[in-house]
This record gives sequence, C-alpha cells and structure tokens, in this order.
Amino acid sequence: MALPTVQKFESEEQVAVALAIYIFHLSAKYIAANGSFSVVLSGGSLIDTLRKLTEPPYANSIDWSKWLIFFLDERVVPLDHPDSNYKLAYEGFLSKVPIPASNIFPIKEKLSPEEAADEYEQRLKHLVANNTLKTSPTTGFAKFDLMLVGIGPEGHVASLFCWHFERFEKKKWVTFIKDSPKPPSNRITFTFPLINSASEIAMVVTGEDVADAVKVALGKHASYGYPLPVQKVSPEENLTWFLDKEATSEL
Ligand SMILES: O=C1O[C@H](COP(=O)(O)O)[C@@H](O)[C@H](O)[C@H]1O
Repeated sequence: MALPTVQKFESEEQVAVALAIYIFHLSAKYIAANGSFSVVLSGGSLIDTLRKLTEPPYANSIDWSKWLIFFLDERVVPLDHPDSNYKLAYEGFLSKVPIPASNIFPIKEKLSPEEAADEYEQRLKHLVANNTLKTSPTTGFAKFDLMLVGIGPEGHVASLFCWHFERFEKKKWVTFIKDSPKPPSNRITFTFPLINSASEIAMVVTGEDVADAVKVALGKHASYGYPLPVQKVSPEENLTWFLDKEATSEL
C-alpha cells in the first residue's frame, strides 16, 4: 500500500463535496478499465455524507448502470427494519440514483447470522467465479474497487470490534457476531483479509465522537496494546482519509 492520503476539511459539508469528487473520478477510472465499478458501503453516518453524489453535476454524469453495490457489514434483521444498513443506504442513497436493482447485493433475509455470513461469502465467490468481481492475485480474496468505511468512537470498522476475535480471522471472507457491543447484537461483517484486498479504501470520518480513535489511528503515540480495528485497514493500493475539523480535534 502507498502511504495514506489524509484530507482534512473545515466541515462535514466540505467532506461530502470532496468525497463526491473522489468517487466520481474513481467511478470513471474503473468503468473505463473494467466496465464496472464495485463499491462496498458501510452503514452509519457515511451514508448521509454520500448525499452530494445524488445531486448535479455528479448524479447525471456517473454511469450508474455499471455500479455494483455490496455491504461491508450488515445487521441480521429484515431489510425493512430500522437497524438495517441496507434500509439506511436505500433511503439515503440507493433510491436516489439509477443503479439497477440486480446490481445491489443485500444480505438474504430470514437466515441465522452464521447462515447469512456463509450465504454472502458464497455469493461473493460465485461473482468472482463468473468474473463479475475481480480477485486479488496477492491474497486470492475478492478485490473490490472501492470500500467506503466509517469508524465507531472506540475504533471499530465494519462490525469488527476491539474485543472480538473475529478481527483476527484469516480464512473466511465474511463472518458473523452475535454479541455486538453496539446494538443490534446479530451482525455479519467482511473480514480484514477481504477488506484489505480492496484496491481503494476511503475512510470517511466526521464528528467529535471519533476524535480519539482518529488520534490513535493517525497520531504518533502508541495504541492500547493491540491495534484498534481501524489501524488494521490497509488496502492493496490507496487509502484516503476524509476528515472534518471535529474528527481531527485531538490530533
Ligand atoms: O454499527 C456500525 O457502525 C459503524 C460506524 O457508524 P457511525 O454511525 O459511527 O458512522 C459503521 O461504519 C458500520 O457500518 C455500522 O454497522
């Protein structure tokens, strides 16, 4: 991985604009190179920060028909449940742009966390086998073009939490937890080998509540023994941080 690029902005509004420009350029680049653009969404505040993409000039100059949408982590609830990351993404972003429904890959409903994680992993492997998704020649895991990653105040990414062994998973592509410290308890999540096989990762981090985690991730002092999950994010090509002033207040 090249050295991370850290972009700091005065406000969340400026982060939203810069993020739209960054995604617009990557979309054009990957569609020109591969004919598609595979994008992995986190839940949380990230979805609202994507809002500029749904407006001109981006909304009408992106080839949305070539986008493929996946979910970095998901709560094991029905897709219309208030806790669903799919519902959040659909209402805040996906319903406002013309991505074909068949290019959006939510989790399957009515499965246990184990079954949902296994089913999602098998679906990703099928998409690699039929060349819809690329493979990392380095790791053998699927290689997504772009992952949009948020963080929690204590440094979690996806549903990989500090005190859960799932963050050390080496073989599985997608795993599950049944005791998330942040409700709801049942979740599935991409593992670090899959996350770090991505070409590009954007860390989209805004607000004062994440300032301590940003300080550990980007500051020069030691973390708390083990690295925080956010410190393990290391894509194959480029890592770009988008930060507002509040998120950098402890740096
Ligand atoms: O539970 C989750 O939390 C993180 C961070 O969310 P935020 O609201 O603090 O931005 C999110 O990235 C993840 O997808 C979600 O499931």
